[in-house]
Amino acid sequence: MNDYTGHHNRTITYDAGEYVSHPTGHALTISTVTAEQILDSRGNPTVRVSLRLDDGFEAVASAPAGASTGAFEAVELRDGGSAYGGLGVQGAVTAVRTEIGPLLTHHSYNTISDLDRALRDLDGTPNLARLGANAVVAVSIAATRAFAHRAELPLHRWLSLVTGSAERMPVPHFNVLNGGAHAANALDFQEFMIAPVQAATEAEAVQTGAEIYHALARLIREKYAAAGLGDEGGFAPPIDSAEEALDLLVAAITDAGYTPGVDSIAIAMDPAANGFSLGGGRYRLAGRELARDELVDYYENLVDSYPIRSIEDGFAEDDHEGWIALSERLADRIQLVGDDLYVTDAARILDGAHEHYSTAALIKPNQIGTVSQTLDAIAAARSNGMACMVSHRSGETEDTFIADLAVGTGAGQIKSGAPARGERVAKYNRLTQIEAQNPTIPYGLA
Ligand SMILES: C=C(OP(=O)(O)O)C(=O)O
Ligand SMILES: [Mg+2]
Repeated sequence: MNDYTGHHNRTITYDAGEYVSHPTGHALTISTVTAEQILDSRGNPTVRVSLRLDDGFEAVASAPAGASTGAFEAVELRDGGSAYGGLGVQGAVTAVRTEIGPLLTHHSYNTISDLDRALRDLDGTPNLARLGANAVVAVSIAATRAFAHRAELPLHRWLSLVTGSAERMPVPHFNVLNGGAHAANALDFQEFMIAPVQAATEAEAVQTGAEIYHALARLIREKYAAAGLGDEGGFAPPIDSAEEALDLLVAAITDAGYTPGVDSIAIAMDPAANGFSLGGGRYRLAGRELARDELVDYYENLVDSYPIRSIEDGFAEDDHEGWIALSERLADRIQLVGDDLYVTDAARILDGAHEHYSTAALIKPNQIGTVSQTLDAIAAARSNGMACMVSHRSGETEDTFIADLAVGTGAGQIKSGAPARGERVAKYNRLTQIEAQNPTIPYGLA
């Protein structure tokens, strides 16, 4: 049982897991911890960690990085003190080598919760600011891989076992049009995604996503002289309205021979409203200032006109009134997902469930900093009837942990960017590999 004091200062109790993989435990003995600075998909430095076990197994993981980060996220350690901007992570690497390494090699751990608690205690701050959430999340993910190895299970199966979840192949949400903080165009909304909810298998969903992506490429080439790419591999044509983006998606879905629809090829959006919030419940979209109710009306209009199944961060992280107004209007029609609102924090998700902010939570391990707290966030959402969508960050590496996380926890939904670019397709390719090796795991929304 864990106690959380939410930001309304109400203490909520709920069952958080200890995530034990075996009745007698699979104690983890780590003999060597190494770390180095590598580059992420934006060409920014990030942390890669390697844990060598006493049997010679090497568990490796690397940290992703957000661009449109929430104010309540665990914070990265960046040399020079900047949270983002291409600065080095030698401080975080040094923290792994000189502090986390000695801690992990001098103790053995029975559960990932034990190990994660030790990491948090060593850090000593509420948001992992001292050692860096980038250092800590890489260690925690590598340690999870090590526990799965010790239990002689594939990572997704181990995650399913320790969380008591039925495995599921998640519906991929391919972010094919980029705006906001992820692109140089004038589009206010950050992400426009296509989701093949009707596919029979993950492999079919991935192929469908790729076909629509190529159809969209052809359309954009015909229509615009030039179109860049956004950080997540989606196109960034010179458009400035959500309607233009949605029209392009519907045309691409149709051109590829599919049917746009919430039960076939659905659309999902992440407006990432922090990016166009003026504060105080006011927003600026395409040069026009909108009050809360006008923004709710605008979203409702889009939902009336396009096959949208999900809207993430429709309001800013601190605009609880906006979230409640949006939920009152649309929660029974579409999924409303909290990302910056919850930052993968079980306590915030519980607040959201009580206050009816949203119907789903986005799940990003590096927002909270450890795997066991990520699993707690999923448990908090689920035990309150909220859905979960597992997510990458806009800055990624070839690490595929989130694919196993989505399958093992049975989340039913994942977003990992466009079906193109190595760091994005690494996750989709891991999903199709898991499916090929485990053809009985069902595909689809949870
Ligand atoms: C993936 C996202 O972007 P970032 O990683 O930049 O926060 C998001 O906002 O959902
Ligand atoms: Mg988001």
